[in-house]
Amino acid sequence: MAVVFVAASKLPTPFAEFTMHGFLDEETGKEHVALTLGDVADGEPVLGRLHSECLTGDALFSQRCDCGAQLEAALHAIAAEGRGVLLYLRQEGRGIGLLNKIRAYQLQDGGADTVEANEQLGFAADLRDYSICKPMLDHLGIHSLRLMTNNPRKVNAVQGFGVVVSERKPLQVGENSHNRLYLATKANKLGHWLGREHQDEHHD
Ligand SMILES: Nc1nc2c(ncn2[C@@H]2O[C@H](COP(=O)(O)OP(=O)(O)OP(=O)(O)O)[C@@H](O)[C@H]2O)c(=O)[nH]1
Ligand SMILES: [Zn+2]
Repeated sequence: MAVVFVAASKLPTPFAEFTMHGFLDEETGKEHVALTLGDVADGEPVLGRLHSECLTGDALFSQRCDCGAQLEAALHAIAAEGRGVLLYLRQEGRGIGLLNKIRAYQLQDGGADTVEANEQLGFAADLRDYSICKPMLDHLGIHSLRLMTNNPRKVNAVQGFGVVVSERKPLQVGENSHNRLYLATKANKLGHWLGREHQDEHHD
């Protein structure tokens, strides 16, 4: 896997002052980022989030999805613990890219759900490849995660490349009138653990 570390710097945010580590995937040219807080290389399981890029949700306040709220909640939780990692992965639109995601949204505006829209465009429902995380986590000295996600495929992928998931922490935030159907489709068609029965009582 040709994902190489390039440089690190401080990244002050409203949540905490993180360290930002930049990586280059030499195969795809994609630039990925890891934010860390505290000593993540001490061998203890690390509170972590593998966050897939969503320009619309993370930066443009879109309410079509829950990504922005999840990003904020994850950084908040890491700051509250004083230790953790967030990998910001440039896999926009579950791997189909921004422009195809806009095409998919156009189909959804016409009645398709998130999975049907991808299929109508000739893509599988989820094209993400999480193996890029392994060299990033190795570089950071992280071998065990307390993973914040509602996505069973993400847990399987992490375990599949040899990083322990010592705990799975729900990240159910940001539901609104615009994304209710989207969230229901994720639960019904993509197998996400969403709904009251999956909520964590101690969730931040
Ligand atoms: N193709 C497509 N991608 C979308 C759509 N809505 C959000 N995304 C992308 O989906 C990715 C986020 O994935 P989600 O399925 O929402 O959540 P997840 O990361 O699998 O699971 P969590 O860890 O629980 O958040 C981001 O890359 C978004 O850009 C959509 O309608 N179509
Ligand atoms: Zn999103």
